[in-house]
Amino acid sequence: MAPRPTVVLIPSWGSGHFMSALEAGKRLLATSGGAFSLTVLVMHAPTQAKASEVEGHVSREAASGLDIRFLQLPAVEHPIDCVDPVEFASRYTQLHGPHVKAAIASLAPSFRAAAVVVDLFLTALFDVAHELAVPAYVYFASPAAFLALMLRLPALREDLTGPGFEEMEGTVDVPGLPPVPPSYMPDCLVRRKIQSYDWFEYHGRRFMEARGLIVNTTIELEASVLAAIADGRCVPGCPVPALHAIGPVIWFDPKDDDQRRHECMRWLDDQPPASVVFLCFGSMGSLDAAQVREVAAGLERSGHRFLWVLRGPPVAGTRFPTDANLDELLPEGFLDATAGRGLVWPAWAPQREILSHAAVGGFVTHCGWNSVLESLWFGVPLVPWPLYGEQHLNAFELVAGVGVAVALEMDRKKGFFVEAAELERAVRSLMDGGSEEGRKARTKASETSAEFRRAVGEGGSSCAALQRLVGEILDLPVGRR
Ligand SMILES: COc1cc(-c2[o+]c3cc(O)cc([O-])c3cc2O[C@@H]2O[C@H](CO)[C@H](O)[C@H](O)[C@H]2O)cc(OC)c1O
Ligand SMILES: O=c1ccn([C@@H]2O[C@H](COP(=O)(O)OP(=O)(O)O)[C@@H](O)[C@H]2O)c(=O)[nH]1
Repeated sequence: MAPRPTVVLIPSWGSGHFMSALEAGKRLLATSGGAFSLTVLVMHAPTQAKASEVEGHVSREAASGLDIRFLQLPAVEHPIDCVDPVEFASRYTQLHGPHVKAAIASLAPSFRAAAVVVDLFLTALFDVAHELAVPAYVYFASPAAFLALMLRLPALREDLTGPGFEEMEGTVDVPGLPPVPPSYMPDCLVRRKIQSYDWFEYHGRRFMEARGLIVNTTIELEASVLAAIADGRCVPGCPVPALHAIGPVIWFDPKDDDQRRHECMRWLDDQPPASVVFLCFGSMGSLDAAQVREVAAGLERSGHRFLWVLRGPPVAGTRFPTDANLDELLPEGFLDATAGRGLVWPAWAPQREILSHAAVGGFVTHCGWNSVLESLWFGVPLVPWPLYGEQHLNAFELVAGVGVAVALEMDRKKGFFVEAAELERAVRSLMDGGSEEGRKARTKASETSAEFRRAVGEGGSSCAALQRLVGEILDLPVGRR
C-alpha cells in the first residue's frame, strides 16, 4: 500500500506558541478532509512547569480521536550562556536536528512526510527538511508586521551605527507600516545585544528558504503589511515564499461541565454591560512594586470598574510569574476603597472566557499576539502596555496602523514606567462614553470582530487561504487549490 501523507508539525513549548501551532495544525487537518494526517514532534520543554503544561495539552489532544500522532523527541542538553529565550530556543533546536531526522525517517513505510511545519524560532530544522527533500513551512504565531521586520533585518543592519536600534536616528522602515520609532523595536534588538540581532536575522534569512509562510493574521487586519511582503518590498530582488494568512487561530479550552464557574466570571456576572476594564499581562508579565502602586492609584482615580490579574515576582531563575500575595503587593486600603467595583485576581485567569463576557468593555494588555487576537475576536478595544518580545511593535501597529487601541504613554528611559495619571487618562479615554478616541477604537474593534468571524467562515479569506495551503501541500494543480 502507498504510504499515507502526513504533515509533520514541530511546535515550541511556550504556552502561546504550542497551542497556537497545534490549533493551526488541527485546522489544516480538518480542511484536508482526511487527505493527510498530522504528526506532532514534541520537544522536551526546558523547565518542569512548561513540561507539565505541554504534557497536559498532549494527553488531552491525543485522546481527542483526531488523526494526530504525537512523537516525543529524546532529551538534549541545554545550551548555556544564552542572552535571551530566542537564542536559547534557536540553539536548543539545532541540537534536535538528528532526532528530528530519525523521527521523520521512522514514519516510513506507513507514512510519508508531505510537509514539515516549524515554529518561527525553529528554522534550524529546515536543514533536516531539505536533506529529506520535504517542503518546509514556518508557522508564524506573531503578526505579519513582525514577519516583515524579521525579513528586513539583514538590510536594516546596514543602517545601524551600533549592534542594536537604540542608537539609531530617524525611524525604521517596516514595509507596510507607518515609519516606526526605533524604541518600538523588539526589546532585545533595541539594547546592545549582538547575539539577539544575529539570531533574529538568522531566522529572517531562513524564512526565505521556506515553501510557505503560514501567519496567524487576516488579510483584512494586516492588508498593507501582507501586500508589502508579497510584493517583495522586504527582501528586494528575491522570490518570496507563498504567504498564507489563516488567522485568527485561537484555541478555546474544551468545556468542562463539572467545573464550577470561575470566581472572575461570577464577579463579572454582577457588572453592567461593557463597564469593566480588564488588565492582564500574559504568561511572563509581572510588575514591580513601584509600578503596582501606580496602577492601583490610576485605577482608583479612573472611577471605572476593573478586573486586574496581578501576578507576583517571577520564580527564581525563570521569567514566569508566581501567584501574588495581594496583602504585600497592593497599597494599604486599596481593596476597601475599590470594593464592589474592582476585583484583583492573583493567579492565572481564564482570559478568553473573561474577554467573551458582556461586562468587559476594554483590555489593558501586554500585547502578546494571542491576547490581541482573542480581544478583537470578542470586539474588545485595547490599551497596549507592551512588555517583552515583539510586543512594542504590536502596540505601535494597533494604535498607528489598525486603530483598535488608545495609546498609553510610557517612560521608555525608565524601564517603560507608566504613571498613575497616564493610566487613569488612558482608561477613561477607552471606557468613557464621551471620548472620541475611545469611540473610534470601540467601533474599529467591533468591526474587526465581524471581519474575523467572516474570515474564518465558509468562503472567508482565511478559510480560502487554508484550502489553498492544503492544495499546495498535496501538490494539487493550481486550478484545484
Ligand atoms: C515573537 O517574538 C518573541 C517571542 C518571545 C517569547 O518567548 C517565549 C519563551 C518561552 O519560554 C515561553 C513563552 O511563552 C514565550 C513567549 C514569547 O513571546 C510571545 O509569543 C507568542 C506566540 O505564541 C506571541 O507571539 C506573543 O506576541 C509573544 O510576545 C520572546 C522574544 O524575545 C525574547 C521575541 O522576540
Ligand atoms: O492569566 C492568564 C494569562 C494569559 N492567558 C493566555 O495565555 C496566552 C498568552 O499568549 P500571548 O501571545 O498573548 O502572550 P505570551 O504570554 O505568549 O507573551 C493567551 O492565550 C491568553 O489567553 C490566560 O489564559 N490567562
